[in-house]
Amino acid sequence: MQVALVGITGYAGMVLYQLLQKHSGVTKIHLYDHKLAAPTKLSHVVPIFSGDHTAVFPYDDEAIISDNDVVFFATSAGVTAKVAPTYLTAKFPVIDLSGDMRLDSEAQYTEWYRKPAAPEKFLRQAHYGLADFESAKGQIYVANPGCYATATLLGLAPLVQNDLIDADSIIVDAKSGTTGAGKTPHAMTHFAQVNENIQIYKPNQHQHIPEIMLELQKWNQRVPAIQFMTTLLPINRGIMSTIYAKVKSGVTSKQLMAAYTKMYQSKSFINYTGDQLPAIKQVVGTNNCDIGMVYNRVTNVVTVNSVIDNLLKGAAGQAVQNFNQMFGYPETEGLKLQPFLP
Ligand SMILES: NC(=O)C1=CN([C@@H]2O[C@H](COP(=O)(O)OP(=O)(O)OC[C@H]3O[C@@H](n4cnc5c(N)ncnc54)[C@H](OP(=O)(O)O)[C@@H]3O)[C@@H](O)[C@H]2O)C=CC1
Ligand SMILES: CC(=O)N[C@@H](CCC(=O)OP(=O)(O)O)C(=O)O
Repeated sequence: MQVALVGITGYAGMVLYQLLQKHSGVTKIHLYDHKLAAPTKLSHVVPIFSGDHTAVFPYDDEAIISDNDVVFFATSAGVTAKVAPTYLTAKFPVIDLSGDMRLDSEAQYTEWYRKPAAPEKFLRQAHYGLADFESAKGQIYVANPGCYATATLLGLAPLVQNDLIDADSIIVDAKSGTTGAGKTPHAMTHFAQVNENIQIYKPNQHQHIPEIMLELQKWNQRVPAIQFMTTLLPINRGIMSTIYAKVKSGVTSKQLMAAYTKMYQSKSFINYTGDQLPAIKQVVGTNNCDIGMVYNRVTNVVTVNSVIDNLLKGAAGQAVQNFNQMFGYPETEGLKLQPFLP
């Protein structure tokens, strides 16, 4: 297949390019960038790819549609809100790593992203691609989930889908490495501010809250809201979402464990680690989500710890999982990855 990639200069786009180069179904990758006026060598556009002289083309949606079978957008918020209607109208397959098409209401997108939204009729045509639960087979436009949303939803699914917790008691303490913020540095992500520091940001205002709520309420209408906090860690890659909830009266720890084992035993990228709460390092470099769970009999609180690599399972890896589902490739094609060691 011939694939287009927009956003090669960004962190998620770079990682996606590396994955697509090793995918057996991808015969050609066409790269596009919005700042170029003429085709330019990748080694000039992104010096980290110093030996790669592949051409990067100026962004052009007509060329993308005529020369490719699918396009990946690894672009900043606000980009696909403008161009998604073109691709949806042409029924041209898109996998969108940004948050622009994840929500289904214009007002909600504008409220949380503070940018103009795509028209609602197009928002409603996009598929929310939480790949371990919602197959992208037959979809035209896949909105790849947010990184925090992925770790949090995968951690909560067994509890919420099986109605094992008090629906109004969910508290999420989520932490991310700095690559989650993209390549453009700002005051909060400056080395001197991040190094040897831990900072809470966007308290109660994180843009992933509404997409998490949409999915949770699809699974269990009783969930009214979640308490969701985000913290920046002094590491490059990785997300840890630590989730607390009150266990429903009568539910035993055996039932909690059984729910995780049953839901995740057949999922290639999710490892339930029991009461061994996972560390970020065991998933960085992979498309895996490792999830551990402990129950406190004294407080009646279940604690779930869910870890992913934000650039893989939280972005490029899940995008390839969606690509595999859309086009009928084996689930793990292009994604047999090992954690970075040591
Ligand atoms: N980083 C992460 O862990 C995750 C990121 N995401 C989402 O994926 C997307 C990419 O993230 P990330 O790689 O971190 O972001 P970066 O900021 O690192 O890269 C953004 C990319 O978008 C391109 N871009 C910016 N404006 C435009 C435009 N008007 N038209 C076309 N391209 C444009 C940039 O090109 P240029 O450099 O030429 O301006 C760059 O290639 C974002 O929407 C992000 O929210 C989702 C999950 C996780
Ligand atoms: C560390 C850090 O800043 N992370 C980003 C996550 C980016 C992301 O996934 O945002 P989208 O919803 O636009 O895809 C943040 O918290 O905003």
